[in-house]
Amino acid sequence: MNELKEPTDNEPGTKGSTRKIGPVILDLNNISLSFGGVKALTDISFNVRQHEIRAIIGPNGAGKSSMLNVINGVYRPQQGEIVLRGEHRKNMDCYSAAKAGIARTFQNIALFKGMTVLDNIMTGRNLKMKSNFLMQALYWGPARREEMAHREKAEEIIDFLEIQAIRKTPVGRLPYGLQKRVELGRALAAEPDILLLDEPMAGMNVEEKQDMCRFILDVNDQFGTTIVLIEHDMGVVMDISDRVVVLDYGKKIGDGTPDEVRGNQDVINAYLGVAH
Ligand SMILES: Nc1ncnc2c1ncn2[C@@H]1O[C@H](COP(=O)(O)OP(=O)(O)OP(=O)(O)O)[C@@H](O)[C@H]1O
Repeated sequence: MNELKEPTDNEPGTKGSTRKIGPVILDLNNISLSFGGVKALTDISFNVRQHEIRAIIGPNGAGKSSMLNVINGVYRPQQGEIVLRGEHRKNMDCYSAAKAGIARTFQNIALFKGMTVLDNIMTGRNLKMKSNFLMQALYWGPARREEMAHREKAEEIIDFLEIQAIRKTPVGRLPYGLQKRVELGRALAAEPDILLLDEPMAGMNVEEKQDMCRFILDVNDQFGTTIVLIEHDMGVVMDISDRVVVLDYGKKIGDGTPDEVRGNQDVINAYLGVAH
């Protein structure tokens, strides 16, 4: 795991790795977002490079989830711009974000609890489905072939995440750690280029965290997926991230490699407490 993460002189996170961190694909410029009198984000700028694992950290209420919501179009910032693969926008909308290959998991699991693991993962294929409702209802030629192709993809993801044994189990019956893994599976079903993970390890025990870390690294390594992740477990963040941006009260107080952030006095004062 560590072999993958040591930075080179000029590229974050590529030394000794087969991974190649690419150019900037997502640029957040001077983003400000308020809810009434509450300033959730103030003049935040940072970028995300292709294939990197980029963490967003900070205390509760720092604005981390709001930032992900700006990236995938749930929230519209009052100021700033989002540059995705060179295309400038004042804000995103959810449909454009999904079409542009951005997928997301949530802090609180957002799965259909009564549906099986397989069916939940299939819902992640929705945007890729071409056949219309009538064709699907009649299960007519192309719709049938299409469903089989989507099903195959869902099964691939199930194999990848090692959840074959529970593929027919209703999600609500699964322990929390496995539900989080299914949620990752549903996001992967969209075959995203950029995956936004909101506290993927929250509430997990040590073993579940290790598994989730391995899957995140494998997704990044094998599929080349760029990952933007919010996480409170500093051991995990420092271990798997190429670069880390630190928010506090909606402002950016640090940005750099894990080592740079660990040594940043503002970050230590506001969040880390002691130098790790
Ligand atoms: N929809 C909303 N309406 C009003 N205020 C909001 C909304 N979303 C976020 N906020 C406020 O914006 C600020 C930042 O919240 P946000 O959830 O982004 O922080 P966070 O860093 O993700 O926190 P946590 O680690 O606790 O999840 C908080 O003061 C929060 O109350």
